[in-house]
Amino acid sequence: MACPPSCYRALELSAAFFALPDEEKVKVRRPAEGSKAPLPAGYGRQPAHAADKNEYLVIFDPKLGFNVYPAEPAGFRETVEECHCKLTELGLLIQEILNECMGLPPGFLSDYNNDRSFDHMTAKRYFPETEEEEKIGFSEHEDSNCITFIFQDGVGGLEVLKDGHWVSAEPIDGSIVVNIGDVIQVLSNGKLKSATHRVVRKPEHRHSFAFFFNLHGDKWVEPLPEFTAKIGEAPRYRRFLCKEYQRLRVRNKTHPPARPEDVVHITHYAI
Ligand SMILES: O=C(O)CCC(=O)C(=O)O
Ligand SMILES: [Fe+2]
Repeated sequence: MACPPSCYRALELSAAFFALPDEEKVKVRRPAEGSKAPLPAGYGRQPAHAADKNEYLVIFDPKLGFNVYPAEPAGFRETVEECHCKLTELGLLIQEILNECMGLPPGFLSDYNNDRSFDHMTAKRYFPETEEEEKIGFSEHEDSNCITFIFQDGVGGLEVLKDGHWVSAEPIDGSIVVNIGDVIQVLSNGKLKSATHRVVRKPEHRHSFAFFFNLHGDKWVEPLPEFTAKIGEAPRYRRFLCKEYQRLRVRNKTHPPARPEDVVHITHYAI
């Protein structure tokens, strides 16, 4: 998928932002409490004890008024807003294509997923690998949303699990990686798979953007009749409220469970 020029510019500008001193970066943060945003907007960094070694900037639909922007580098806000707008259009287009591929009634997904306030984009910078630590930049996971777009600089490190092996998603200039998320996996009763992916660290800093095309938190998610009753198959997941699952997924990061089997994945709802 071709990447809009504003997105490449946004990637370059995010690298300039992440290169600023920490005391400048920490000013760019708005807590979720007291705001209607589903997550804190702006700058964040994985805690020192976390396995993941990256820092990030969370950006919502500019129309919602949740965002905080750095004063530097110049042009950051305009570029990132345009990038968000282009990726929203792309999300709507891919959703239409998916609707057809899934054999759903015309317009089903666009009616069901008709609110853009839980979509968000993260700019990320991964720290270079070290001798002492594990090389993980972002541990293995599936995205909890509908569709994700990723674009990255030339450093590399994104990997996708295929037939039990990690395959590198090599950076291709001007391209976007498109991943299916857990919501589509559940709607399709497991017919479409949410991609298992991770980021390994490299000798240099790595920069990427991920755009999460997401359902509103108040939506219920369950296997659709086209993939169950209409074809005589039993549902493989019980229904859940989207924000409840997202809350559990955020908790995995903020309060990492001691035992790996207690980390919540979509299998939490498997029947
Ligand atoms: O940085 C990347 O390439 C991927 C990030 C990712 O998987 C995520 O934010 O969910
Ligand atoms: Fe991801």
